Amino acid sequence: MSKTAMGASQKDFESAVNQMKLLKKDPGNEVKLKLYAHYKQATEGPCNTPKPAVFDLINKAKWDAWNALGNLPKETARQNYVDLVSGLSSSSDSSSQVKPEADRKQAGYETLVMTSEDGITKIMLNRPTKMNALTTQMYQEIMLALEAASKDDSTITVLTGNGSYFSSGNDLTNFVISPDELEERARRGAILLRDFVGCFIDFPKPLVAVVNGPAVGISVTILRLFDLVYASDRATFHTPFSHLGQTPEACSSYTFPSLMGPAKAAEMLIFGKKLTAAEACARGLVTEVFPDSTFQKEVWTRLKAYSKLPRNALRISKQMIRNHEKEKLHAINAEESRILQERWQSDECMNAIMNFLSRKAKL
Ligand SMILES: CCCCCCCCCCC/C=C/C(=O)SCCNC(=O)CCNC(=O)[C@H](O)C(C)(C)COP(=O)(O)OP(=O)(O)OC[C@H]1O[C@@H](n2cnc3c(N)ncnc32)[C@H](O)[C@@H]1OP(=O)(O)O
Repeated sequence: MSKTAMGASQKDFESAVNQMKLLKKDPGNEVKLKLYAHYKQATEGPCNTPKPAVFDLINKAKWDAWNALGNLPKETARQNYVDLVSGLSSSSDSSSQVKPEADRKQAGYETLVMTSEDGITKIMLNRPTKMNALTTQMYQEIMLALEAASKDDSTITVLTGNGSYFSSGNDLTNFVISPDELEERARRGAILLRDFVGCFIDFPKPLVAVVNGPAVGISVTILRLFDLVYASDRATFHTPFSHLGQTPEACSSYTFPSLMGPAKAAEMLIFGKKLTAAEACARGLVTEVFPDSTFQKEVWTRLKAYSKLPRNALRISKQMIRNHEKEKLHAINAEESRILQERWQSDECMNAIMNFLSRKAKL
């Protein structure tokens, strides 16, 4: 993990800024926008200027890039800037030496912010302007992040979202594919889904969801695989699978009925009833609800205290609670993924996605 508790110092940051001035090769517009956005975030914090007019293309692109960073902490932006510049410098230092993909990935995550501090590794979904909708890259990065967190020296791992949403679930543009690719993409999608959910089933340490805002689809169903779920009272819990011509995933076809009874589970998973945080808490899906105004403060104070408990005892107790049903969960996960593979190829599903993309329907 390149982002540590300490992060990059102000001196590292200034030196990266100077290094940029000496860079001989133009890194291209996309990288320049990323650098601009992280520089502004690191020095000024969240975007604080009015949105430029539509025809002011360059300034609008810069504004969009900065604004997309949402509430990313200054320290993280500083670290990301240093990582970006160091990636550029090393590639221009040794232009004949191409860094392997895996090496570059470790330099940082593009869709997540991962930090480790006070015995807590935090994985933050970081696409605030898209309500943290999960792209295929994001599923992959979350799996990598969970693997790293399972091996690091932290006690607790937290998943949360940047911005106003926890996550709006699967990014529906994952379905923007030509008809002749559909079968193969559905096959690969089912493997991705099965592996993704599998990482949560097997995660060995206490896993906490800090649900900072509304959650949709898989970001709701996955919650039953967490050990604690803390929610802001602004959060809602919505699983509109039938509206999308789809079916439940993340083992929810088994975990939800066993948690809240089949009648209440049906209301959510078949009929897409959206729950408030209080309702989700009453049904056992959420551990505790906090007022949004004090949510972050109260939750992190609590988690910091928990992270001081003996690490091995926490880990072993979690495994004792979870191991009974692990095998069953893997079998259910495989079956749900197989059924979804078929669903994704159905007209019902395709029509629902087209409706969303053409804005005929908002869920
Ligand atoms: C062959 C297929 C292979 C697939 C491989 C997949 C692998 C795993 C699949 C796991 C199965 C998971 C299932 C689910 O999670 S089902 C739930 C899916 N989610 C939704 O249906 C939510 C859709 N979004 C909405 O209804 C609204 O956006 C929302 C209510 C969340 C917010 O509304 P609001 O009006 O407040 O904001 P906007 O709609 O304007 O959103 C802002 C921008 O964000 C984009 N956005 C938000 N959510 C999504 C999303 N889920 N997918 C794609 N894009 C999303 C939205 O379009 C806006 O973008 P623009 O500003 O560019 O317009």
